[in-house]
Amino acid sequence: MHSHDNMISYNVAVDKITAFAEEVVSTSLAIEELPLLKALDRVAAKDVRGPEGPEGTLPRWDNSAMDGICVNARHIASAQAKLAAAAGEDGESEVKIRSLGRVVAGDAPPTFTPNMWDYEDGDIVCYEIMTGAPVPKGNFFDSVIKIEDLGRTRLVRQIEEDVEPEQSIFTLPFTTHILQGQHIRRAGEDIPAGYLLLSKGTLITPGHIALLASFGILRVSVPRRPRIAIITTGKELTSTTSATPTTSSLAAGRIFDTNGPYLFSTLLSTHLLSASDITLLPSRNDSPEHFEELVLTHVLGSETKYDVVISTGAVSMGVHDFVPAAVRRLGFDVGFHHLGIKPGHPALFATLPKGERQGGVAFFALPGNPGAVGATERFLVRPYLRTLLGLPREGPTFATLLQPSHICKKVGTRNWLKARFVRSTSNDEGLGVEVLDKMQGSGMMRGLAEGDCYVELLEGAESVQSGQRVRCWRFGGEGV
Ligand SMILES: Nc1nc2c(c(=O)[nH]1)N[C@H]1C(S)=C(S)[C@@H](COP(=O)(O)OP(=O)(O)OC[C@H]3O[C@@H](n4cnc5c(N)ncnc54)[C@H](O)[C@@H]3O)O[C@H]1N2
Ligand code: MOO
Repeated sequence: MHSHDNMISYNVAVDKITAFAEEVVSTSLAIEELPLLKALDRVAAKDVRGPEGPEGTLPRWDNSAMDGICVNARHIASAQAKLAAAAGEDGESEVKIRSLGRVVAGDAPPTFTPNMWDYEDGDIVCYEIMTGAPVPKGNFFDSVIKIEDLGRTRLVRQIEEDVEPEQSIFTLPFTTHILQGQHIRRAGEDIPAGYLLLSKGTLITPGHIALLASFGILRVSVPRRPRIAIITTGKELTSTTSATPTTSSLAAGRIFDTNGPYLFSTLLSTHLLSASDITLLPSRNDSPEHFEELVLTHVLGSETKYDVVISTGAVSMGVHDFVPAAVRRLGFDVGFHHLGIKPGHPALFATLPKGERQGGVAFFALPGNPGAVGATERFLVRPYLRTLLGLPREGPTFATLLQPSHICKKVGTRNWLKARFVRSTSNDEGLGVEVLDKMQGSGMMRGLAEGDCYVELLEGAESVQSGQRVRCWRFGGEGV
């Protein structure tokens, strides 16, 4: 009887995987500089801070949040108080405010200081100001009144042939209270100087791109994306990548290759790679020689620097399960083969040490069952890719198990069950999860299409009941 006495736990396996990725990062994974518009979904290779000093604040300068006029709130208040005291005597109920000019977004701020005019005459002045326009310098104007709260008289004075810039007198009811500082966006209120705009190991989002653009930071350093070669094995397979065969064209005993298309697209769905980083190698027949030749020519001997090889099938105990021996013959060191997980326990991880041919290559030989491919890509390959890119380790999402009422498992293995999140208002968590009944077989695929996450049952658990909080992992990963 065969046994897997040397079977390791999932945590030990992931430690081996991430340790190798960290070694590759420190020795050979290149950093590239990209234009900002190409940086979406890439990972920051370095911390990026805004400039020190006023250049590094957002907004750069005090500016108006509204279309209106900027005024000195204290002067307005005292003019309103005088009117209030005299109310009813001459029917005057509005403060008159004389415009000194207009400032719109894009203008340099004019300078205005109190000694430039004579307040003693009761002359209240303002600048017309549009949204985003800088507040005039001189610390005099401190508040903005929206245009819809004002009355207005336009004065156009004819001086000889020329028409002077339009002048306006605005009126404000004495009852309208002006709060000092209202409708002014202060310099630095959004982002202070020297702020950490993007930290190393962050997946770059549209929000980060906007922040960097706001400081004119137009290039970003990111790790080069890993390149991946996929090889599916099995003489039963009919390729699904070239022609468009129909089911009736399958010879007896043959099936279509689903692992290749699944792996290709699931890797793409993480947003960590682009299609050009992933190659589905053409597998013509099912011999160890052909398999070795494929890896030798297309991966190790190729101009393209592949960082990861993923194979499926031929890794278990069957008569055709040649992958473990072939991987060793190719010069890889086997880190583990068989681990305490379900599905996917026959999985193998091997590495080509740096210095050997291309060096730093990781080999994931995944089992052939489509369900096992799903789980092992998600829980073995994915942590490797994330570490290579400098992303932090993911954490589970917790949800309340809604169905089934009871799940039993073997103690000592970690299980992943295909499941579906259910947004429910009936539990405090707000997020429920249903394990997909009758879709758990490792040879089954329907759960990969109808589910969106795995429910994870840890080694020590013997059973779980509905109503318990369980660990869940989205198929696509964090934020996807
Ligand atoms: N005696 C034992 N038998 C098996 C064991 C074991 O421990 N002892 N483990 C079982 C488990 S668990 C799995 S998983 C599979 C893994 O086997 P292999 O990795 O050797 O995979 P294959 O035998 O090549 O294929 C398994 C299954 O998957 C289908 N398949 C393979 N490739 C594809 C593909 N590209 N697209 C679609 N379907 C594919 C294949 O036809 C088989 O049905 O071994 C168990 N057996
Ligand atoms: O481990 Mo296999 O992958 O359960 O079917």
